[in-house]
Amino acid sequence: MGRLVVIEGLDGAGKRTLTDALTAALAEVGASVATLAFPRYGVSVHADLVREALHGAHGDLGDSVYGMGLLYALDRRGAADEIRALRAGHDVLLLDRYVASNAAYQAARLRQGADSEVVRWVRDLEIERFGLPVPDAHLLLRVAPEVAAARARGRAESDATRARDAFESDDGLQARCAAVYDELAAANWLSPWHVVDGADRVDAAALAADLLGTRLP
Ligand SMILES: Nc1ncnc2c1ncn2[C@@H]1O[C@H](COP(=O)(O)OP(=O)(O)OP(=O)(O)O)[C@@H](O)[C@H]1O
Ligand SMILES: Cc1cn([C@H]2C[C@H](O)[C@@H](COP(=O)(O)O)O2)c(=O)[nH]c1=O
Repeated sequence: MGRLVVIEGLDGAGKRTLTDALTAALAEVGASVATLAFPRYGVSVHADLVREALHGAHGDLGDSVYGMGLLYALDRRGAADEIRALRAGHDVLLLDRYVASNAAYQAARLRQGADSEVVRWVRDLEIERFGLPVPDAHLLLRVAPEVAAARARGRAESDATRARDAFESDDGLQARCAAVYDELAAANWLSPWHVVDGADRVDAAALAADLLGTRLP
């Protein structure tokens, strides 16, 4: 069974960019790699409802922290068999966001920390009740919230399909979310966390070597 590795971080941190670079670097050294990104827009009705709510549709759905948290969780529940199959068939399965995104964002929305009722709710729902696979490791792509926001703004300006949503344009939420991510990483929530400095270009080849070797948990 391959390693299940999750990349987490703020909106605009560069998770997709790192996922692509790490996939190429792992393939370069002969590892078989599969990737999935959550939410699974265009694949899962729950993910599409999330996107629509983040852009103002569905009345007050977007205001409901637990309602939104449940939709993200149901998207992942629908992917559980695929995650297990991809993990079984590859050396590494890279996930761009996973259960920890739900913990970080919903806690930040409620102005709570990593040791909070909503974080326990996410774990109970997704891991205990839905039976989602527990990751082997998390990579927290850590960038200052202002840097992530500038990257997200730049992307929105150059790509009309990536207009910023309600979470991305809420600077206070992003700052609180960064703090919760730091706490989740410090607590090694669900599995070991490794903090990657995303301020500059990440050395994906070195990270791939770490992942395949013994230096990362
Ligand atoms: N290390 C970097 N330095 C400068 N710009 C970067 C870096 N990594 C990514 N970017 C740019 O920042 C923007 C956001 O990157 P990306 O889409 O990878 O972020 P993301 O974390 O996946 O975002 P989201 O969670 O909102 O989907 C893109 O325009 C990308 O080209
Ligand atoms: C998977 C997941 C995501 N979120 C948040 C994080 C982002 O602000 C939005 C959309 O994600 P994207 O990467 O920008 O497409 O949703 C969340 O709160 N809970 C989750 O489980």
